[in-house]
Amino acid sequence: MPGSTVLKPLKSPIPPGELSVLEKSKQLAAWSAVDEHVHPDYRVIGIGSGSTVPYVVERIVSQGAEANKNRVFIPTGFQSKELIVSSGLSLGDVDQYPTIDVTLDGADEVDTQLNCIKGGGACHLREKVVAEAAQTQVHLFILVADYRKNVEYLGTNFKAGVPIEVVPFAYAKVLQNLHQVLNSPKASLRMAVAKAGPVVTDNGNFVIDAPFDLEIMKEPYTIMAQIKMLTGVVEVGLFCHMARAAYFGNQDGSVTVKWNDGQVQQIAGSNS
Ligand SMILES: O=C[C@H](O)[C@H](O)[C@H](O)COP(=O)(O)O
Repeated sequence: MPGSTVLKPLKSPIPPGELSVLEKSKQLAAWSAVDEHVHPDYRVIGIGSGSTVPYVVERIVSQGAEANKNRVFIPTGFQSKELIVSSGLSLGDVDQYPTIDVTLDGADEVDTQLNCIKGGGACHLREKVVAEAAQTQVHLFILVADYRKNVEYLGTNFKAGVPIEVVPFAYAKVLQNLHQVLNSPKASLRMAVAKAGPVVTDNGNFVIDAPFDLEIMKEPYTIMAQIKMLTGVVEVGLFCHMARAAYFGNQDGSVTVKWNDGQVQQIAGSNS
């Protein structure tokens, strides 16, 4: 296995006892998903992006040095790469490991059919590749999130729109098509906060956020395919029919699990 094999305990993102209800719900979702889906014999594990993922890594590290010594972890961007390395886990890349045992990732919103919006952190291109790599055998792409992301229809709470990664020289043309052809008049280039100019992804591209009416978002695969057909679009932050299960931590300490066959479970969250 490539990369570092020196294992050391990962510091919890926030000291125990000081987690807010929201952070606790993320931790519950992440820990429950790891306990259920990161089996001892799994060797190649995809680590997604977002605010719930540090708790995924925290729980994986707690499985111990022996469990992790022959594993390799595949990041979806800068954040997860840093998490993997700082946790003393072995780093790989999806071009070395195109078949992944299980990928756990966050989401901006997840509907009843496990379609989701991703890319609020501009990571969705790599996230989709790493998710697909975990689909080759038993479809083990698992979502983890807090209760705010559990919705019936995409776009209910997450109003920023569908994240779309575009090659920089094509952004104006893609924006024009979104405004005039695909009925997203408020689509806009995502601007950086602590930098003048646009957000630049880990792949050197720009991101457009395109809000759509609820009626359009009720058919996410259709709008995803239409956006993807626009020349200059690299990837769309709509993941349709990809996840096997989604874990949502709730405010009361329970976890809601939605499965891709339509089943919904309420379980007690893993908390020790
Ligand atoms: O690009 C970022 C990813 O898709 C994240 O998984 C998603 O934005 C959720 O992030 P957070 O948990 O920070 O809201």
